[in-house]
Amino acid sequence: MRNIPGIQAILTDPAGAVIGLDFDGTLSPIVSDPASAGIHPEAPRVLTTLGAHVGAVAILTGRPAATVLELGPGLTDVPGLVVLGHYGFERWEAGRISAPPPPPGVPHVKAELPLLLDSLGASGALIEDKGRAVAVHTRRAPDPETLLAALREPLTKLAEKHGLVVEPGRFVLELRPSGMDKGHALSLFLAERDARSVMFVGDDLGDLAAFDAVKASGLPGVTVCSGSAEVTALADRADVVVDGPDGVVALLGELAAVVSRS
Ligand SMILES: O=P(O)(O)OC[C@H]1O[C@H](O[C@H]2O[C@H](CO)[C@@H](O)[C@H](O)[C@H]2O)[C@H](O)[C@@H](O)[C@@H]1O
Repeated sequence: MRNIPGIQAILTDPAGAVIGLDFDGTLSPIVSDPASAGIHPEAPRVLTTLGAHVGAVAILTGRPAATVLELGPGLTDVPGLVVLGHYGFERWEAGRISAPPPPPGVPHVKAELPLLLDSLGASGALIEDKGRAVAVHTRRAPDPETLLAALREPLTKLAEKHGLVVEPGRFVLELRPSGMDKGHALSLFLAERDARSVMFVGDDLGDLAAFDAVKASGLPGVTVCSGSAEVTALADRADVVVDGPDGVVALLGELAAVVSRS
């Protein structure tokens, strides 16, 4: 196992470790159509081994929990897996989903969005209806960065009008309810599990809050960035940077091999 600061606590006491993982860009390679994403083929096997030996494996994602399970066949076999969807508003565990009532602003945003995008000439934008939130993607537009920048202000106004906030990500602006983020979700989960160590792996801006939560927990821990050319903010803050989902799965595989021998 490579020598990473903070990992020793996980290796010597795996039963006390929480392994937190983002989904898109971390366990699932980035593709241009969100509906066509899929988990890295080796990830379910590696996570199944890890799940049998660590305190908990949790996926913290901006996706609905059910979508992650659809895009990640085999995940339901991971022992004790918890999926915290919608940035932690939603929880899947042992086949059951729990969530608060849907935010009232979302249906209004869904209704107004097509006309707004039309009026802005944003025909290259893709609307992703996530049930409790709506994401607007620009990855498939001819100039994704320019369109993303042009949409930020009007989408922020639309979100505010309906009591929502804008969550920026990799060529995406998501209109979602406030009051939860991956940092808060991870902190609650660490407390619930009496964690004695923690690893969090992410790739995008929404994962920065989870990095902060690792540091704020005071636990021995490791923050891992699934590196990409698209987002650099995480790499600057991570204890270790690996090469995208291939690198994540390789690192988790090393960890799984060591803890399964102990
Ligand atoms: O918290 P995550 O699990 O990382 O989810 C964040 C968003 O991921 C998805 O969008 C991203 O991945 C797409 C598929 O590879 C890609 O096309 C898009 O450009 C990325 O932003 C997902 O569609 C969003 O709903 C999630 O919030």
